[in-house]
Amino acid sequence: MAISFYKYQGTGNDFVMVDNRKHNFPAEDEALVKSLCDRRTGVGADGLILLQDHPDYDFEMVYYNADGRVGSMCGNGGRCAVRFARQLGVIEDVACFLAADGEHQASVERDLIQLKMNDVKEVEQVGEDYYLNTGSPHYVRFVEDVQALDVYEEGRAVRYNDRFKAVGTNVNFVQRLSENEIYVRTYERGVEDETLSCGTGVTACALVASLKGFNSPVKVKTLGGELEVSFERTEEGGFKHIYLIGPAKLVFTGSIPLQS
Ligand SMILES: N[C@H](CCC[C@H](N)C(=O)O)C(=O)O
Repeated sequence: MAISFYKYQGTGNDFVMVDNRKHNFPAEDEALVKSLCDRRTGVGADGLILLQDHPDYDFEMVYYNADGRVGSMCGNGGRCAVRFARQLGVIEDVACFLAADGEHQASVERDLIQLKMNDVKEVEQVGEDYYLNTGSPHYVRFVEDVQALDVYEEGRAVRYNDRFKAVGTNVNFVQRLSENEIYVRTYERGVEDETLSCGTGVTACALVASLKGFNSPVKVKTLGGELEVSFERTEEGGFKHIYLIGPAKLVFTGSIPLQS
């Protein structure tokens, strides 16, 4: 037996996408998901996404980290899932879909996908750093020179500290580039390495930038390309009407032989 897959990427965060509307993908097989994401012995990806039918939504996105475990929300993956749904003919230019953190609306405009993220109620300050959940948990630290940083080492120091070692966290390092632009590098939980970009991380960093005086929209550079985040602040210290805007592209398609 074989399963068709599609490889997508959004600002360099890459995903194996599978049309699982017929429920023929053995998603409970953690080792299979992990091996497909392996960059030497598999397709190679930061995560795997199943697109499934849902009675109340255009589709459901089920996200797995590269380690094979079912994950939380993925912002770059969400944009890729919208592009994939459009290619499959599941949607046209707008979508309302379900992900791990609930409902998301999205629209497609040429190369760009605008993805609505869930409201953020609070941002915790941790010393000079910040911790918030934008669908996935994100630790945010502003630094002077993000290019010079060893993101792997510094990221792991936070990821495996006493607070986070059991549940994990993504760790973002941010440099201010100008009054409306930041540069973000992210150590991703579940990949356990730096990725080229992380959508929920970029969103988290833009919201923290707002606390530091930035206005919406915030432009964000990553190793894998550029994104934009727009938002409104709430009177209670949170954020609403949060949109992550950026590209999502099909890279190639293929077929996976499955041992029966
Ligand atoms: N790459 C994703 C984040 C995946 C979240 C995952 N790494 C975790 O929190 O376990 C993004 O674009 O938002």
